[in-house]
Amino acid sequence: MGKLFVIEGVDGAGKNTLARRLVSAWERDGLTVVRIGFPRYDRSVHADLAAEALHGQHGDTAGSVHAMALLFALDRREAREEIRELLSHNDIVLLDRYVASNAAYTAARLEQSADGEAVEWIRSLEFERFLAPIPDVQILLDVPVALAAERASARESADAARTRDAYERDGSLQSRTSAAYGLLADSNWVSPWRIVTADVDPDRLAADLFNQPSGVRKVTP
Ligand SMILES: Nc1ncnc2c1ncn2[C@@H]1O[C@H](COP(=O)(O)OP(=O)(O)OP(=O)(O)O)[C@@H](O)[C@H]1O
Ligand SMILES: Cc1cn([C@H]2C[C@H](O)[C@@H](COP(=O)(O)O)O2)c(=O)[nH]c1=O
Repeated sequence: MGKLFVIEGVDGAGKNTLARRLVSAWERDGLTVVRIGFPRYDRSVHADLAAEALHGQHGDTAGSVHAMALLFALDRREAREEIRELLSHNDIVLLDRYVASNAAYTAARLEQSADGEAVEWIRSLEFERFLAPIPDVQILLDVPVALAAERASARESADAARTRDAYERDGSLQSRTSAAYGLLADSNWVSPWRIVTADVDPDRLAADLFNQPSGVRKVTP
């Protein structure tokens, strides 16, 4: 059975970049790795609807915190069997965003703490009801919110297809999301977390993660 790793962090933190570097390091060591990014744009109607809503379509959908969280959760529900199948045939499955994204952004939008009702709602919806596979390790890429925002802005200027969505344009939401992530990581929410900073060495992180023994996975708060 392969290991399930997740990278989390605010918009523009560098998750995608770190994910690519980790995959290269593991592949160099001869491991089989599959990477999936959530939301699964162009593969899941729920992911596409969520993106469209965050760019102003579908009436007041984006205004509903719970409707948005349900769209993201349904995308993952559709993917759960694929993830299990991939874990049975590969050494590592690496996810760029997963359930904790929903927990952190939902809590932040509702201005709740990470031990509040919203995070518990997401945990029970996604892990207990939708049976999303539980990660072996969740990695928080903890970069200053201002740096992440700068990167998201620069990316928008360089690539017309990457216009910032409603969450990315909301600096206060990004700050609250960063705080929520910090609390989720500190409490090892659902499974063990590892916090890394922008200057992390991807080769070393890749080796540490693969060699870390699988812990006991908990689904209770
Ligand atoms: N370590 C780094 N040093 C310099 N620039 C970086 C670094 N990591 C990422 N970037 C740049 O920052 C921008 C955002 O990075 P990336 O797309 O990896 O972030 P992300 O966390 O996946 O973003 P999002 O969640 O918004 O999709 C990109 O233009 C990327 O090239
Ligand atoms: C998976 C997921 C994402 N979000 C948020 C995080 C981002 O601001 C947007 C879109 O994601 P992207 O990485 O910028 O493409 O949606 C969320 O709130 N809940 C989730 O489960």
